Amino acid sequence: MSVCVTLVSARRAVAPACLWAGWSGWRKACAGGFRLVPSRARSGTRPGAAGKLLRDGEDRKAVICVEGNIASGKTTCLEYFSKTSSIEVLTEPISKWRDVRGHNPLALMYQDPQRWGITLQTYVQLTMLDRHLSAVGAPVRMMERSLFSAKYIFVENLFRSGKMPEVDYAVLSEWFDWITANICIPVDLIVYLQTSPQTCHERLKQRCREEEKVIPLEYLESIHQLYEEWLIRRSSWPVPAPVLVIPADHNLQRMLHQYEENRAKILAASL
Ligand SMILES: Nc1ncnc2c1ncn2[C@@H]1O[C@H](COP(=O)(O)OP(=O)(O)O)[C@@H](O)[C@H]1O
Ligand SMILES: O=c1ccn([C@H]2C[C@H](O)[C@@H](COP(=O)(O)O)O2)c(=O)[nH]1
Repeated sequence: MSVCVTLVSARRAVAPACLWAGWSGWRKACAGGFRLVPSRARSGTRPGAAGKLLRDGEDRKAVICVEGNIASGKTTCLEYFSKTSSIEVLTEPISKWRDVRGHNPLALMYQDPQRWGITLQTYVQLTMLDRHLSAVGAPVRMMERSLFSAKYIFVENLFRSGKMPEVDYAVLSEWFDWITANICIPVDLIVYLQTSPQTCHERLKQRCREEEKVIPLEYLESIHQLYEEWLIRRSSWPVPAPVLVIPADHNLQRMLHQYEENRAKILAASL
């Protein structure tokens, strides 16, 4: 059961008590899903986890985030590793971004980023947090992107390109800072599929997702620059885990070969 469901059902069951008991009551109500790591904890806990909310039992699971530009091949990579029994893959919740109670914030954002960028990115932040906190059965969790790239790449791109008002950026940043200060979001390895923006543009056209038909090459170039600044030059934002760079401009057969070659390095994240 995902933690989101746990929280909803816990709140439903004890809503009146929680309302009166405030934060500590809410924490107790959610004790089945979360545990609070004592701030004194030194061993057996992840670095930086002390004092933060941590999904029950998830601290022992390895977390690998597959990062890369739009249409760089992340889903294809996850599909390949989904056949490994020790790995459970979690794709981006894009179906939610295309349909939240009958609305399509992804399409709205591409139509009018100034107006709808905050709407999409607020929902991306929530759904990515849910992905990070959801329980998995396998010892290794392989995720498509992360809460971090949503903020450091996509929110940042909207803001830097002048398509997100400063107040929207400030509100999203406050949310992000609160989440990362209070909730443990462990990442053990980032697999960066490094492509040229041109390759992504070709693959994007081939995939032909309706909402993305308006994406010009320049947009992919901006996203590429932000990824390179973050994961290669390390000049923008903190990198939450070691980075394994896989050149990803090659054809599918060669990519699958590379994934196999890197299997041991990827699975080493769980040791
Ligand atoms: N190595 C590759 N060579 C050519 N096409 C690819 C390759 N990897 C993926 N594709 C195709 O490119 C498109 C985008 O791939 P996808 O895995 O969905 O990327 P992402 O999840 O990063 O957006 C899909 O149509 C997919 O079939
Ligand atoms: O924070 C985000 C994350 C993703 N998006 C957009 C970019 C693409 O149009 C889709 C994700 O597709 P991929 O093919 O998996 O890259 O969602 C965004 O706008 N903001």
